[in-house]
Amino acid sequence: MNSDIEKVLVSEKEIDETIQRLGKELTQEYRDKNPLFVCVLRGAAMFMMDLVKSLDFKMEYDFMDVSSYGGENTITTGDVRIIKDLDTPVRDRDVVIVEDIIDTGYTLDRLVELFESRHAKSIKMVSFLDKPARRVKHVDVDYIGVKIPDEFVVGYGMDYDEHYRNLPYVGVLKPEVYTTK
Ligand SMILES: O=P(O)(O)OC[C@H]1O[C@H](OP(=O)(O)OP(=O)(O)O)[C@H](O)[C@@H]1O
Ligand SMILES: Nc1nc2[nH]cnc2c(=O)[nH]1
Repeated sequence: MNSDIEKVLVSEKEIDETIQRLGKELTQEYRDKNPLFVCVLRGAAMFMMDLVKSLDFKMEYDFMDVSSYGGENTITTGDVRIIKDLDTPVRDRDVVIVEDIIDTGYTLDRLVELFESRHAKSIKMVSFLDKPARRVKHVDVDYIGVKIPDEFVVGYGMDYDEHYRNLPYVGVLKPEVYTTK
């Protein structure tokens, strides 16, 4: 295990089992709909790639880069900026927004509003992690991987100051990592 990690919250095995379960649920709903999966960069990239490999039906995917956190700041501002937009039109498409984590809910709330304004046929959301304790905006996430307590997590795509995204599990950093930065 990485020496900066205090504890593992979601192991590789649990990640694998979660992907298989979500893949089955999504297949039931979307196998005949040619959905457009929208990956919210950068955190959701690893989850998205694992998730789509568990789906064996006609679908498309695209990427968007939005940001609500900057640098070492781990407090949300509620200001969600679009850094890179989709290349694929969403009009009349069944859209599935793929997130690594829902925390305050600002990001997903803003994206649903955006895709509604672009006349998507339907909009659903899948989030690998859910941190319900910090919710500010009420958002009905249709597919949830794992509920976690109110702790700042890294790994499996998620960063602290752009590091730790490559860890194959989700963990919590040792407190001294923050103080020695
Ligand atoms: O529910 P919210 O409070 O809006 O938080 C969730 C968002 O925060 C993180 O993104 P971040 O802005 O850290 O960018 P990143 O994915 O590039 O790391 C995460 O990937 C979600 O997109
Ligand atoms: N890396 C990371 N990004 C987040 N964005 C919202 N919550 C979190 C979290 O716990 N970890």
